[in-house]
Amino acid sequence: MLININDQALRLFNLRKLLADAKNVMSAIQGIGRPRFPVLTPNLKGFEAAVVAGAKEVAVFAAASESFSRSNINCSIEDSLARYRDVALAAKNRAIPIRGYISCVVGCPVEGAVPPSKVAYVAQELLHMGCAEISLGDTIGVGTPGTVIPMLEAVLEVVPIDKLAVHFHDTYGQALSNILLSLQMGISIVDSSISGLGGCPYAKGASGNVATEDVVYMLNGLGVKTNVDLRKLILAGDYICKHLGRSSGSKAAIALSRTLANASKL
Ligand SMILES: CC(C)(COP(=O)([O-])OP(=O)([O-])OC[C@H]1O[C@@H](n2cnc3c(N)ncnc32)[C@H](O)[C@@H]1OP(=O)([O-])[O-])[C@@H](O)C(=O)NCCC(=O)NCCSC(=O)C[C@@](C)(O)CC(=O)[O-]
Repeated sequence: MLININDQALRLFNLRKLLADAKNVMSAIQGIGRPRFPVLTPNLKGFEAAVVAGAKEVAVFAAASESFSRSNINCSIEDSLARYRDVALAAKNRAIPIRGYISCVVGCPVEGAVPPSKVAYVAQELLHMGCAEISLGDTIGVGTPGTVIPMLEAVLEVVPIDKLAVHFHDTYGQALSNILLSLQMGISIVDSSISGLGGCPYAKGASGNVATEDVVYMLNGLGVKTNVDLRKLILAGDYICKHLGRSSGSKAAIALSRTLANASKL
Protein backbone atom coordinates (compact mmCIF):
# COMPACT_ATOMS: atom_id res chain seq x y z
CA MET A 1 0.00 0.00 0.00
CA LEU A 2 1.53 3.31 -1.01
CA ILE A 3 0.93 6.14 1.46
CA ASN A 4 1.24 9.50 -0.22
CA ILE A 5 3.18 11.57 2.35
CA ASN A 6 3.47 15.07 0.96
CA ASP A 7 6.76 16.90 1.42
CA GLN A 8 5.31 19.32 3.99
CA ALA A 9 4.05 16.57 6.26
CA LEU A 10 7.28 14.65 5.90
CA ARG A 11 9.28 17.75 6.79
CA LEU A 12 7.09 18.41 9.81
CA PHE A 13 7.32 14.77 10.90
CA ASN A 14 11.10 14.87 10.63
CA LEU A 15 11.19 18.15 12.49
CA ARG A 16 9.08 16.96 15.40
CA LYS A 17 10.88 13.60 15.58
CA LEU A 18 14.21 15.37 15.41
CA LEU A 19 13.23 17.88 18.07
CA ALA A 20 11.95 15.18 20.40
CA ASP A 21 15.48 14.03 21.16
CA ALA A 22 17.18 17.40 20.56
CA LYS A 23 16.27 18.31 24.16
CA ASN A 24 17.86 15.07 25.39
CA VAL A 25 21.04 15.89 23.49
CA MET A 26 21.13 19.38 24.96
CA SER A 27 20.74 18.15 28.52
CA ALA A 28 23.38 15.46 27.97
CA ILE A 29 26.01 17.97 26.80
CA GLN A 30 25.42 20.60 29.52
CA GLY A 31 28.54 21.00 31.54
CA ILE A 32 30.95 19.55 28.96
CA GLY A 33 33.72 22.17 29.19
CA ARG A 34 35.45 23.67 26.20
CA PRO A 35 33.85 22.50 22.93
CA ARG A 36 31.37 24.86 21.30
CA PHE A 37 27.95 23.41 20.47
CA PRO A 38 26.26 25.76 18.02
CA VAL A 39 22.63 24.61 17.67
CA LEU A 40 21.01 24.79 14.23
CA THR A 41 17.96 27.05 14.44
CA PRO A 42 15.96 27.56 11.23
CA ASN A 43 13.84 30.41 12.60
CA LEU A 44 12.84 32.30 15.77
CA LYS A 45 10.75 29.39 17.02
CA GLY A 46 13.75 27.13 16.82
CA PHE A 47 15.94 29.79 18.43
CA GLU A 48 13.60 30.16 21.42
CA ALA A 49 13.43 26.37 21.82
CA ALA A 50 17.23 26.11 21.65
CA VAL A 51 17.65 28.80 24.33
CA VAL A 52 15.12 27.06 26.60
CA ALA A 53 17.02 23.78 26.06
CA GLY A 54 20.26 25.46 27.19
CA ALA A 55 21.99 26.39 23.92
CA LYS A 56 24.93 28.75 24.45
CA GLU A 57 25.48 29.32 20.70
CA VAL A 58 23.15 29.03 17.71
CA ALA A 59 23.62 28.64 13.97
CA VAL A 60 21.46 29.69 11.05
CA PHE A 61 21.70 28.00 7.70
CA ALA A 62 21.04 29.67 4.37
CA ALA A 63 21.80 28.43 0.86
CA ALA A 64 23.42 29.93 -2.22
CA SER A 65 20.89 28.20 -4.48
CA GLU A 66 17.16 28.90 -4.50
CA SER A 67 16.25 25.27 -5.12
CA PHE A 68 18.20 24.03 -2.14
CA SER A 69 16.86 26.82 0.05
CA ARG A 70 13.32 25.76 -0.77
CA SER A 71 13.96 22.03 -0.26
CA ASN A 72 15.95 22.49 2.94
CA ILE A 73 14.12 25.29 4.75
CA ASN A 74 11.01 25.69 2.62
CA CYS A 75 11.58 29.34 1.66
CA SER A 76 13.50 31.56 -0.74
CA ILE A 77 17.00 32.80 0.04
CA GLU A 78 15.66 36.31 0.66
CA ASP A 79 12.96 35.05 3.01
CA SER A 80 15.53 32.97 4.89
CA LEU A 81 17.77 36.03 5.32
CA ALA A 82 14.79 38.01 6.63
CA ARG A 83 14.01 35.21 9.11
CA TYR A 84 17.63 35.05 10.18
CA ARG A 85 17.84 38.79 10.81
CA ASP A 86 15.16 38.25 13.46
CA VAL A 87 17.13 35.35 14.93
CA ALA A 88 20.35 37.39 14.87
CA LEU A 89 18.65 40.28 16.69
CA ALA A 90 17.19 37.95 19.31
CA ALA A 91 20.60 36.31 19.74
CA LYS A 92 22.28 39.71 20.06
CA ASN A 93 19.78 40.79 22.71
CA ARG A 94 20.73 37.71 24.70
CA ALA A 95 24.48 37.97 23.95
CA ILE A 96 24.33 34.53 22.31
CA PRO A 97 26.94 34.04 19.56
CA ILE A 98 25.56 33.09 16.17
CA ARG A 99 27.21 31.14 13.36
CA GLY A 100 26.00 31.25 9.78
CA TYR A 101 26.18 28.33 7.34
CA ILE A 102 25.80 28.62 3.60
CA SER A 103 24.83 25.43 1.78
CA CYS A 104 25.65 24.62 -1.84
CA VAL A 105 28.55 27.07 -2.14
CA VAL A 106 29.89 25.24 -5.21
CA GLY A 107 27.09 23.05 -6.62
CA CYS A 108 23.38 22.49 -6.07
CA PRO A 109 21.72 19.08 -6.54
CA VAL A 110 19.06 20.75 -8.71
CA GLU A 111 20.69 23.81 -10.33
CA GLY A 112 24.24 22.52 -10.82
CA ALA A 113 27.09 25.04 -10.58
CA VAL A 114 26.45 27.97 -8.18
CA PRO A 115 27.90 31.40 -9.07
CA PRO A 116 30.58 32.57 -6.57
CA SER A 117 28.92 36.01 -6.59
CA LYS A 118 25.78 34.47 -5.08
CA VAL A 119 27.81 32.86 -2.31
CA ALA A 120 29.52 36.18 -1.62
CA TYR A 121 26.15 37.97 -1.44
CA VAL A 122 24.70 35.53 1.10
CA ALA A 123 27.95 35.55 3.12
CA GLN A 124 27.92 39.36 3.27
CA GLU A 125 24.28 39.38 4.41
CA LEU A 126 25.02 36.87 7.18
CA LEU A 127 28.03 38.95 8.26
CA HIS A 128 26.01 42.18 8.30
CA MET A 129 23.24 40.65 10.41
CA GLY A 130 25.77 39.63 13.06
CA CYS A 131 27.12 36.16 12.34
CA ALA A 132 30.46 35.88 14.12
CA GLU A 133 31.59 33.08 11.80
CA ILE A 134 30.45 32.00 8.36
CA SER A 135 30.84 28.38 7.30
CA LEU A 136 30.96 27.72 3.55
CA GLY A 137 29.30 24.37 2.90
CA ASP A 138 30.02 22.32 -0.22
CA THR A 139 26.92 20.33 0.70
CA ILE A 140 27.05 17.80 -2.12
CA GLY A 141 30.86 17.60 -2.17
CA VAL A 142 31.23 18.42 -5.89
CA GLY A 143 33.84 21.13 -5.30
CA THR A 144 37.40 20.78 -6.59
CA PRO A 145 40.27 23.25 -6.10
CA GLY A 146 39.36 24.57 -9.55
CA THR A 147 35.90 25.65 -8.37
CA VAL A 148 36.62 26.30 -4.69
CA ILE A 149 39.36 28.90 -5.31
CA PRO A 150 37.14 31.34 -7.28
CA MET A 151 34.35 30.89 -4.72
CA LEU A 152 36.70 31.68 -1.82
CA GLU A 153 38.20 34.63 -3.71
CA ALA A 154 34.69 36.09 -4.23
CA VAL A 155 33.75 35.64 -0.56
CA LEU A 156 37.07 37.03 0.69
CA GLU A 157 36.23 40.27 -1.12
CA VAL A 158 33.40 40.87 1.38
CA VAL A 159 34.10 38.81 4.51
CA PRO A 160 37.25 39.04 6.70
CA ILE A 161 39.25 35.80 6.47
CA ASP A 162 39.24 35.21 10.26
CA LYS A 163 35.43 34.94 10.16
CA LEU A 164 35.38 32.25 7.49
CA ALA A 165 35.16 28.47 7.96
CA VAL A 166 35.14 25.78 5.30
CA HIS A 167 32.70 22.86 5.44
CA PHE A 168 33.46 20.20 2.83
CA HIS A 169 31.51 17.01 2.25
CA ASP A 170 33.64 14.25 0.74
CA THR A 171 31.20 12.71 -1.76
CA TYR A 172 33.76 12.91 -4.61
CA GLY A 173 36.87 12.49 -2.46
CA GLN A 174 37.92 16.14 -2.91
CA ALA A 175 37.50 17.44 0.63
CA LEU A 176 41.13 17.18 1.81
CA SER A 177 42.44 18.91 -1.34
CA ASN A 178 39.89 21.67 -0.86
CA ILE A 179 40.81 22.02 2.82
CA LEU A 180 44.51 22.19 1.99
CA LEU A 181 44.02 25.00 -0.50
CA SER A 182 41.74 26.83 1.95
CA LEU A 183 44.51 26.65 4.56
CA GLN A 184 47.03 27.88 1.98
CA MET A 185 44.69 30.83 1.29
CA GLY A 186 44.78 31.69 5.01
CA ILE A 187 41.51 30.16 6.29
CA SER A 188 42.03 28.41 9.62
CA ILE A 189 38.57 27.12 10.65
CA VAL A 190 37.72 23.72 9.21
CA ASP A 191 34.45 21.84 9.82
CA SER A 192 34.61 18.06 9.80
CA SER A 193 32.75 15.16 11.39
CA ILE A 194 34.05 12.18 13.31
CA SER A 195 34.38 9.15 11.00
CA GLY A 196 32.81 11.20 8.21
CA LEU A 197 29.31 11.00 9.72
CA GLY A 198 26.64 13.48 8.72
CA GLY A 199 25.24 14.58 5.42
CA CYS A 200 22.15 16.65 4.76
CA PRO A 201 18.83 14.79 4.35
CA TYR A 202 17.91 17.20 1.55
CA ALA A 203 21.05 16.55 -0.50
CA LYS A 204 20.25 13.06 -1.83
CA GLY A 205 23.31 10.88 -2.20
CA ALA A 206 25.69 13.36 -0.62
CA SER A 207 28.05 11.66 1.82
CA GLY A 208 28.93 12.97 5.24
CA ASN A 209 31.42 15.67 6.03
CA VAL A 210 35.10 15.01 5.64
CA ALA A 211 36.30 12.72 8.45
CA THR A 212 37.96 14.54 11.34
CA GLU A 213 40.51 11.75 11.66
CA ASP A 214 41.63 12.29 8.03
CA VAL A 215 41.90 16.06 8.52
CA VAL A 216 43.97 15.67 11.71
CA TYR A 217 46.20 13.04 10.04
CA MET A 218 46.87 15.46 7.15
CA LEU A 219 47.53 18.39 9.54
CA ASN A 220 49.89 16.28 11.65
CA GLY A 221 51.79 15.48 8.46
CA LEU A 222 52.04 19.20 7.75
CA GLY A 223 53.40 19.81 11.24
CA VAL A 224 50.31 21.88 12.13
CA LYS A 225 49.64 21.91 15.91
CA THR A 226 46.04 20.83 16.40
CA ASN A 227 46.28 19.65 20.05
CA VAL A 228 44.01 16.79 18.97
CA ASP A 229 45.02 13.30 20.14
CA LEU A 230 44.52 11.23 16.95
CA ARG A 231 44.53 7.94 18.85
CA LYS A 232 41.70 9.11 21.15
CA LEU A 233 39.87 10.55 18.15
CA ILE A 234 39.98 7.15 16.44
CA LEU A 235 38.65 5.48 19.60
CA ALA A 236 35.78 8.00 19.72
CA GLY A 237 35.02 7.32 16.06
CA ASP A 238 35.05 3.57 16.65
CA TYR A 239 32.67 4.01 19.57
CA ILE A 240 30.08 6.08 17.70
CA CYS A 241 30.27 3.93 14.54
CA LYS A 242 29.65 0.79 16.59
CA HIS A 243 26.79 2.60 18.38
CA LEU A 244 25.25 3.61 15.03
CA GLY A 245 25.99 0.25 13.43
CA ARG A 246 27.90 1.74 10.52
CA SER A 247 31.48 1.60 9.24
CA SER A 248 33.87 4.51 9.55
CA GLY A 249 34.25 6.90 6.60
CA SER A 250 37.79 7.72 7.71
CA LYS A 251 40.62 6.16 5.66
CA ALA A 252 43.21 7.19 8.26
CA ALA A 253 41.24 5.60 11.10
CA ILE A 254 40.76 2.35 9.16
CA ALA A 255 44.44 2.17 8.16
CA LEU A 256 45.80 3.09 11.60
CA SER A 257 43.45 0.69 13.40
CA ARG A 258 44.59 -2.10 11.06
CA THR A 259 48.26 -1.21 11.67
CA LEU A 260 47.72 -1.18 15.46
CA ALA A 261 45.87 -4.52 15.25
CA ASN A 262 48.70 -6.11 13.20
CA ALA A 263 51.34 -4.67 15.52
CA SER A 264 49.60 -6.19 18.55
CA LYS A 265 49.86 -9.63 16.87
CA LEU A 266 53.66 -9.39 16.42
C1 LIG B 1 12.52 25.68 8.67
C2 LIG B 1 11.29 24.76 8.69
C3 LIG B 1 10.79 24.57 10.10
C4 LIG B 1 10.23 25.44 7.85
O1 LIG B 1 9.20 24.50 7.67
P1 LIG B 1 7.75 25.06 7.31
O2 LIG B 1 6.86 23.88 7.15
O3 LIG B 1 7.86 26.03 6.20
O4 LIG B 1 7.39 25.85 8.66
P2 LIG B 1 6.05 26.61 9.00
O5 LIG B 1 6.50 27.93 9.52
O6 LIG B 1 5.08 26.53 7.86
O7 LIG B 1 5.45 25.73 10.23
C5 LIG B 1 4.98 24.41 9.98
C6 LIG B 1 4.86 23.76 11.34
O8 LIG B 1 6.19 23.57 11.88
C7 LIG B 1 6.28 24.23 13.13
N1 LIG B 1 7.62 24.79 13.22
C8 LIG B 1 8.16 25.74 12.46
N2 LIG B 1 9.44 25.98 12.84
C9 LIG B 1 9.68 25.15 13.89
C10 LIG B 1 10.80 24.93 14.73
N3 LIG B 1 11.95 25.59 14.53
N4 LIG B 1 10.69 24.05 15.73
C11 LIG B 1 9.53 23.37 15.91
N5 LIG B 1 8.43 23.52 15.13
C12 LIG B 1 8.52 24.40 14.14
C13 LIG B 1 5.23 25.33 13.11
O9 LIG B 1 4.88 25.68 14.41
C14 LIG B 1 4.12 24.63 12.36
O10 LIG B 1 3.51 23.74 13.25
P3 LIG B 1 1.88 23.63 13.24
O11 LIG B 1 1.45 25.04 13.55
O12 LIG B 1 1.52 23.23 11.85
O13 LIG B 1 1.60 22.64 14.30
C15 LIG B 1 11.66 23.38 8.07
O14 LIG B 1 11.86 23.59 6.68
C16 LIG B 1 12.91 22.81 8.69
O15 LIG B 1 12.93 22.44 9.85
N6 LIG B 1 13.99 22.74 7.89
C17 LIG B 1 15.28 22.24 8.38
C18 LIG B 1 15.56 20.85 7.82
C19 LIG B 1 16.92 20.41 8.28
O16 LIG B 1 17.11 20.11 9.44
N7 LIG B 1 17.90 20.39 7.34
C20 LIG B 1 19.27 19.93 7.62
C21 LIG B 1 20.07 21.02 8.36
S1 LIG B 1 21.84 20.77 8.11
C22 LIG B 1 22.10 21.72 6.69
O17 LIG B 1 21.27 22.41 6.25
C23 LIG B 1 23.43 21.69 5.97
C24 LIG B 1 24.56 22.38 6.67
C25 LIG B 1 24.10 23.55 7.51
O18 LIG B 1 25.05 21.40 7.52
C26 LIG B 1 25.71 22.81 5.80
C27 LIG B 1 25.83 22.07 4.51
O19 LIG B 1 25.19 22.53 3.60
O20 LIG B 1 26.53 21.03 4.44
